[in-house]
Amino acid sequence: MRERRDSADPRTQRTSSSQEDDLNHVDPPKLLIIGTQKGGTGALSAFLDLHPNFRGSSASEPSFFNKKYTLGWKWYLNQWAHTVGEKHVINFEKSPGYINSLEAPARIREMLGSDMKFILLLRNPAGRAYSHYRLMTEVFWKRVSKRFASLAARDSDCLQRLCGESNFPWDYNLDGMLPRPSFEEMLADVAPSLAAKHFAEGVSIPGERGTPTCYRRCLHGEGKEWNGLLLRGLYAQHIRHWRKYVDRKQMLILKTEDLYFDPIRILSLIQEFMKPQLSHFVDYSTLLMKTEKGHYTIKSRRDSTKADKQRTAREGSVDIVARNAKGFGPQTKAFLEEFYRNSTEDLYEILGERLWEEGYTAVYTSQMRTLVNGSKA
Ligand SMILES: Nc1ncnc2c1ncn2[C@@H]1O[C@H](COP(=O)(O)OS(=O)(=O)O)[C@@H](OP(=O)(O)O)[C@H]1O
Repeated sequence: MRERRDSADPRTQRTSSSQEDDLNHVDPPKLLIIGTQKGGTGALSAFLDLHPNFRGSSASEPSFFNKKYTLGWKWYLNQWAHTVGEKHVINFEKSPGYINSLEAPARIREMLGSDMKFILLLRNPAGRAYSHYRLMTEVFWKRVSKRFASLAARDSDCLQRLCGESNFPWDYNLDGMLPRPSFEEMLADVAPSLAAKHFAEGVSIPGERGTPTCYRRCLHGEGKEWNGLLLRGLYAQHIRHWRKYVDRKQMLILKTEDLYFDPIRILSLIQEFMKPQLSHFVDYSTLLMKTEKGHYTIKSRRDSTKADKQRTAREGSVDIVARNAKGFGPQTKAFLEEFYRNSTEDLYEILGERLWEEGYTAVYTSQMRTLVNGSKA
């Protein structure tokens, strides 16, 4: 079991010549977990960490090919400096933003070559969007508020342009937190006409009162149109873009809900997918146990670093099904269904089956088998 190290920024570090030598012996990753954000990528990477052949990166999400490219190749390789000298290991990383990055697939192909393997976890897009909303408004809201405050303090004209609102500033106290938008307001910001159709009352529709646009632009910046709360769930569009650079047999597409309820079989599929490069085949039933809620958690960890403990606690304390069910009402559900209808049909075209039709039962899709067996062109 390897030891996880904290991520280090190479710009603030001197690289000694022995470190340089070490980097020459680092194997680049052979497996990338490319998404989707809020799709259970953290749990999957924690499960792979238990396997004797897999070695994760130092940073929990390097996000090199989409966000940190300018840090350079050495910074990226340094993510696996701890694996130097180890035999039969497959370096991997998870960066859930890769799937919706326009640049990442071309960069990956150029820098990592054409024999890479990719895992894509897809979660019901409505549940994904809601989980993403909670991440933004609970975990990151302080950060967003601070960013907003510093922008406002520096240049209110610029902020006004950025937010694109003639009525800015609205009721906002520079010392405080931004008022949190509701889930529906965030959705309305992305698709105002659809929102006007579904949300009869109580939701601020951009163009009328307009404040949610500020939130979105402050969260994501301009010009990152694939990054939004709803747009990340347009899986078909993202997969089609990736397939310009990556052969379908290189990409294992799995369902988040299957990982949640039946990780032992999913991890077998992943091992099949990586088979030629593995020296061990692990029976995950010895490592994972079922919780009262029906999902699985890690029995025990031999190396319990602080980060690992925090992550295990997170994984053990959630219930994605309950959260999805109680997160939003029928109007919102109707909005989301309409928003994702075309994309879901397109995904069906690509995969040959509907991933979420059967609800949350843990059924393996023929698409997964096909990809693993490589029997379909
Ligand atoms: N074992 C397992 N299988 C599938 N899904 C799981 C599992 N464990 C956790 N989760 C749920 O995954 C959600 C977090 O996903 P990510 O780890 O990809 O998040 S992140 O993008 O790295 O922030 C997060 O969803 P929400 O709870 O709805 O926010 C977790 O509950």
